[in-house]
Amino acid sequence: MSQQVSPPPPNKLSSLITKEREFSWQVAANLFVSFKYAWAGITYSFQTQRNFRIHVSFCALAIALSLFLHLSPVEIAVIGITSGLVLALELLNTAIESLVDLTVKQTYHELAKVAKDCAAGAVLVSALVAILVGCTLLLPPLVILIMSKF
Ligand SMILES: Nc1ncnc2c1ncn2[C@@H]1O[C@H](COP(=O)(O)OP(=O)(O)OP(=O)(O)O)[C@@H](O)[C@H]1O
Repeated sequence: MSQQVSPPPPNKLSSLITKEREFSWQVAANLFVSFKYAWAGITYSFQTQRNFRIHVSFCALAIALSLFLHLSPVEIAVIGITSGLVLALELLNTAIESLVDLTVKQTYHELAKVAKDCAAGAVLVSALVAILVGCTLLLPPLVILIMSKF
């Protein structure tokens, strides 16, 4: 049986909206500062996560190959979107890992395991899709190019 959850009264909702960042240690002052923090997150992942470095290398290779092989704009866009999805999920995986470690520290917790395993699973699913897309779009013209050289 589903439980009925009533929405908060309007005055409570407005106080939530105005105070939503009250627990933040610091709030980015402007868009440029926001980009700076986003870049800091990307460089942190690159420096600390081996899987992120591997994915960046494969995504760069796939995009470079798609340009080199003169794929259609739609095909290049599909490879770009797929690559972006893998990298974005890898960044979210790092964020979830950090949050879990911050919460439970070095203690074992079944829910910490679920959170980390599911985040890693999301990356794996996106990587498998990226391999499928890469093989479908890149392999045929690559094989034709290699065969033409012999
Ligand atoms: N606090 C914890 N409680 C329970 N299980 C944990 C905990 N920390 C890690 N684990 C288990 O160990 C696994 C590896 O943890 P880790 O923090 O290295 O994540 P990871 O996803 O393997 O990292 P990476 O993406 O860098 O390879 C997790 O997927 C989870 O199953």
